[in-house]
Amino acid sequence: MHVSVEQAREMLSALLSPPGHETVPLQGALGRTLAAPLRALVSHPSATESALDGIACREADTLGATPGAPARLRVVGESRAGLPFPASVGPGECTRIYTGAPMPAGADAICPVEELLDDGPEHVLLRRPASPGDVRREGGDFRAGEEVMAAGLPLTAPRVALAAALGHQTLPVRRRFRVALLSTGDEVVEPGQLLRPGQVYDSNRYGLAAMLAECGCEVVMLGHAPDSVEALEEAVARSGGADLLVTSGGVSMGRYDFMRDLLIDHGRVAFWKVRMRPGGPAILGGWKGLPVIGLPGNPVSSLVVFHVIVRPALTGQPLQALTLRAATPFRALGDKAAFWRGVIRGGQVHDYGQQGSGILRSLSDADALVIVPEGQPVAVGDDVQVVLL
Ligand SMILES: Nc1nc2c(c(=O)[nH]1)N[C@H]1C(S)=C(S)[C@@H](COP(=O)(O)OP(=O)(O)OC[C@H]3O[C@@H](n4cnc5c(N)ncnc54)[C@H](O)[C@@H]3O)O[C@H]1N2
Ligand code: MOO
Repeated sequence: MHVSVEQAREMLSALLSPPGHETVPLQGALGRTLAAPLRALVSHPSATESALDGIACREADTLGATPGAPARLRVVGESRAGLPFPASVGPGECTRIYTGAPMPAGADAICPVEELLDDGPEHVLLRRPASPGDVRREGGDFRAGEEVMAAGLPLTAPRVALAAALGHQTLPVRRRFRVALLSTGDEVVEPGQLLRPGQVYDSNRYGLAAMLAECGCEVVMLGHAPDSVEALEEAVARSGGADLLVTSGGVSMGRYDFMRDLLIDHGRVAFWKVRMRPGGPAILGGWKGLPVIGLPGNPVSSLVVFHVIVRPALTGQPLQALTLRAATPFRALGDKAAFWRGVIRGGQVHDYGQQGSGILRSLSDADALVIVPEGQPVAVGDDVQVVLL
């Protein structure tokens, strides 16, 4: 029943039904996942155009121009964005042109206004040759019909902009997962209420809700349930229609760890315990057809398991690890992977120090989780894999 982090992720993905598709307007697309490839409906730029404000001319007429011996050209008109020059530029001629305006026929180079010695109404003097490099070619960004965005891409702000530039008004996206969220434990109290000794504010539910929102999920807040199988059954029964139930607390070895009992005695279990720390006691299973992942109650543990197992399964995006140099040693555990909190300074990663699963501020202060594989301690100067928080 003790699975690796990778197995846990795969088993959770396998329990989730494929989300299906829907269409959303561009404005509602941020954070969603593209469900089908997107082709360009137009080319961008839609015509060969100028990258600068200046004059458009034939490069050959300006070769050898210097401040002492400027090139002199006759101005025959102008080309503006949306209002192209209707005729052709001949030898010794130029048009005024503005950024994004189509290149007139006959012209192949641009000289920016800053390089004009004289900018008269009928003639201009160029202190240097005009440059073909300041011309943006038609389709230089993308061409009509080209497949530009792949299915499965998370829609970041630049990608929403790109989809709009491709000409799409609405986008096919994966349906959001509907995730019910429940925290458990007699000692768990809503923030804002009086806290008696031994009680703790419910940080997990709010942290997990925020993480679910980051994953683009629709969150069904089930609130908090006390430690009894009956209370849990009653709360879980309210998660109707959810794709997944995420709980925190009650999954370890204690007498009052009823989430564990609910799944083991009344539901079914896919795994109980992952070879990782923090977060080892996590449990995955089902209750009356509803997939359930029970995260440990310890505040750091619940959020770390979410980050490395639940998030990749819900978003379909693999865990993005990068390689950094270790500035301090990181200890290994014999039989499980460790995800130690690290601070990144000067391109290197340092041990945060306090690695207890109850030290929630460590997770807030840290920049990354440093992955230390089972039995492979990290020495100063070693390359390590880190996952940004
Ligand atoms: N004998 C053993 N004891 C424990 C083991 C073990 O293997 N043998 N595993 C430890 C590990 S590792 C973890 S992680 C915890 C997980 O325990 P539970 O999931 O059963 O969590 P609880 O006992 O319910 O709570 C643990 C801790 O977290 C606090 N908590 C719970 N819910 C919240 C919440 N919503 N917001 C903030 N804090 C919360 C709770 O008060 C406890 O302090 O078990 C170890 N024990
Ligand atoms: O996983 Mo527990 O998370 O080590 O405290």
